[in-house]
Amino acid sequence: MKVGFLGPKGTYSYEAALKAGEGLELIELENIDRCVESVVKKEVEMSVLPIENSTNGSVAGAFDALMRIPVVDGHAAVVATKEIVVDISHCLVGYRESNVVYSHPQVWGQVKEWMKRHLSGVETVDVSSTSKGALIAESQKAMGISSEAAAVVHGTPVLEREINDKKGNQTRFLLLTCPEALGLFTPVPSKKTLLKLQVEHTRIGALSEALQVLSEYGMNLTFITSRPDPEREWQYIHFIESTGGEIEQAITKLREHRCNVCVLGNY
Ligand SMILES: O=C(O)C(=O)C[C@]1(C(=O)O)C=C[C@@H](O)C=C1
Repeated sequence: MKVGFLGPKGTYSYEAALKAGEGLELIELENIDRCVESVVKKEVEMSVLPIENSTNGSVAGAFDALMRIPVVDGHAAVVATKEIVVDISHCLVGYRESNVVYSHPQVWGQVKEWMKRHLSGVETVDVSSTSKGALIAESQKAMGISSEAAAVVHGTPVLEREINDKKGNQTRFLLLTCPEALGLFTPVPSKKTLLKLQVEHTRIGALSEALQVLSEYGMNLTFITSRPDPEREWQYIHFIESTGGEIEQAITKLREHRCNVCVLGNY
C-alpha cells in the first residue's frame, strides 16, 4: 500500500509515515497540498498530514488543503482514519558562517526564543519542509533547521541539538485515506471525530447554536480552528474535533439548523 508524505526523506512527516503501519511503500510528495490531492486523485492509498504542533498551534496550510477535499451528498471523498503523534526535536544544521537559515514556516514559532538568543540578525527563509531546509543548507553552505535524521540523509553537519523552546514539543498528524480503501484497514475503535462546518454568519448566534447542538448530543470539543472561506469573503470554515457523543444525530440536527457540515474523519 502506498503512503504519501511531505518529502524529502528525513522530514517529521516521514517519521509519521513510518508509524502508519507495517510493509508500506512510502511516497515522497513535494508540498502539503499534494498530501491531500494525491489521495483524492488515488495516486496513493493514504498520506500523512501535519495538523497541529503543541507549541505553535494549527498548521494553516493543512486545513486549507483539507478544505479542498470534494464533498458529495454530504460525504467527504477523503477522510482521516488515524492520529499519529511525533516528538519534534529540532537541530540547527549546516554552516555557521552563513547568515541565512532555511526551514518550514511552522518551525519558526517553535524556536523563536532560541533564535533570538543565538541567531539574531540572520535571514530566515521558508521552504517546503525541514528536510528540504537541510538539503538547501548543504548545497548552499547555509544553515537549516531540521531533525537530526534529515541532516544525516543530506550529509549536513549538525551544529546544535534540541533547539526548540519547549521540551516535549510534538506535532499531530492525520492519516488520510479514501473511504473505499477503509476496508483495507483493521478497524480500531475511534475516539475523535473531525467535522468541517460552515454556518450562516449573517445570523446572530449561528456558531454558538451549532456548538450548542454538539454539546446537546454529548460531543466534547477537543480542538477548533477556523480558516477563511475561499468562496465567501469574511466568512469562515470551522474545523471541529470532538470526542464521544451521538455524531449522526448531531449532524442531522446541524443540517436542520442550515449548517453545512460533513465528517472529515474518525480516529
Ligand atoms: O517539514 C517537516 O518536517 C514536516 O513534516 C512538516 C511540519 C509541519 O508542517 O508542521 C511537521 C512538523 C514540524 O512541526 C515542522 C514541520
